Amino acid sequence: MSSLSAAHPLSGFGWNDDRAADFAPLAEAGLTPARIARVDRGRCDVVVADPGTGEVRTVRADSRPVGDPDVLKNPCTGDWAAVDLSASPMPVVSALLPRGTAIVRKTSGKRSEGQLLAANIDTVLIAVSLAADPDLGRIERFLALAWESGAEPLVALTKADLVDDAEFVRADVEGIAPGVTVLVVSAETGEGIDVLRACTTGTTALIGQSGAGKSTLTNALAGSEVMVVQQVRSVDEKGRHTTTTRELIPLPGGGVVIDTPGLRGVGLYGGEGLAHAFSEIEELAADCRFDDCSHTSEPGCAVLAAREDGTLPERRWESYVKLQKESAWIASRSDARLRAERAKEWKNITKSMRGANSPVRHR
Ligand SMILES: Nc1nc2c(ncn2[C@@H]2O[C@H](COP(=O)(O)OP(=O)(O)OP(=O)(O)O)[C@@H](O)[C@H]2O)c(=O)[nH]1
Ligand SMILES: [Zn+2]
Repeated sequence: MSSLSAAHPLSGFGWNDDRAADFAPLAEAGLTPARIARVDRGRCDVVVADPGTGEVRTVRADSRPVGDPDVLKNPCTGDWAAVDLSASPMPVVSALLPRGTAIVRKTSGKRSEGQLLAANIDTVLIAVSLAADPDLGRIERFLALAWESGAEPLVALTKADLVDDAEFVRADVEGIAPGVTVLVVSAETGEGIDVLRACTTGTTALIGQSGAGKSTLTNALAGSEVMVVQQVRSVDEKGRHTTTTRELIPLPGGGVVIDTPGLRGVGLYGGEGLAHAFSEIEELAADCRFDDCSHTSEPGCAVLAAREDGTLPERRWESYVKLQKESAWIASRSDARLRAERAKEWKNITKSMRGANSPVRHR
């Protein structure tokens, strides 16, 4: 980060020279840069620096002007926006800056719609409690979701103070997380928190099951009680345990944390993330004799050979097949036309970004 961006009041929230360049034409139009902390039915809370005093504060703004029928284009926690602070009766979000990364999951239930969890994330921190036997299949799912977002996954095994053999579990999890750092931490004793802090210098989104210790970890990183940790399970009207806020929490040493609500299920949305999450299988498949090998009975199949000699554990293979089927199902159910349009649009955006460095103004 250059001295220029470091001096900006919002640099603690991830503002940098690239954002400033994207924003330049909007600044000329008298708009103020803001980072979206929370979105709530046509309104959102944004973090802005007061144009006069430079004081950073959260204001409520009308986000309907950037609303879009496509849920994935709607404003989301972590998005950068251009806000008209002088609008009456309340500030208005006039434009969104182009997104870098985004965490998208399939909504629960039978529908194949995507749900945006957070945008412009550098690190997806997957919290897994050591207090229960690790569910490797679930961690693989989270990893695929994380890779799919475009951000770097990181795993934190939490509540290390509650177990004796954390290293044993760490080895298991490392075995199913190729290319991913797996840390053992405890918010209670402080174990591993410094290392974690060093890994979370950009924007970090915390994901994990309810009760994995995400909010407690956020507090430990922030060094203060910024999140309300629920000691007692609170239950919404459908009987589910939820954390309803996903605010942006600035860390003392730089970096921002987004604490997402506990995820019971993570449906995969898209498939590229799977290839990353199971990279050793992709590598094996590259060695199969036939390019279109189905890894079921073909001679010279490197995947079958690895399953037979045990280098590829059966559980791992089955998990891969299951998640692949699931993501193929979603791909077939999702509106193919819509996806194609989106891809085209992103291409155009990238092109125009390269050409004029101009931000996208949402209709
Ligand atoms: N012993 C111990 N308990 C912890 C630790 N971290 C969290 N806990 C406890 O685990 C419980 C759940 O922690 P939370 O931080 O609320 O979990 P969460 O992942 O944010 O849960 P949701 O808000 O439902 O998504 C709380 O009772 C915490 O006190 C730890 O390092 N050690
Ligand atoms: Zn094969």
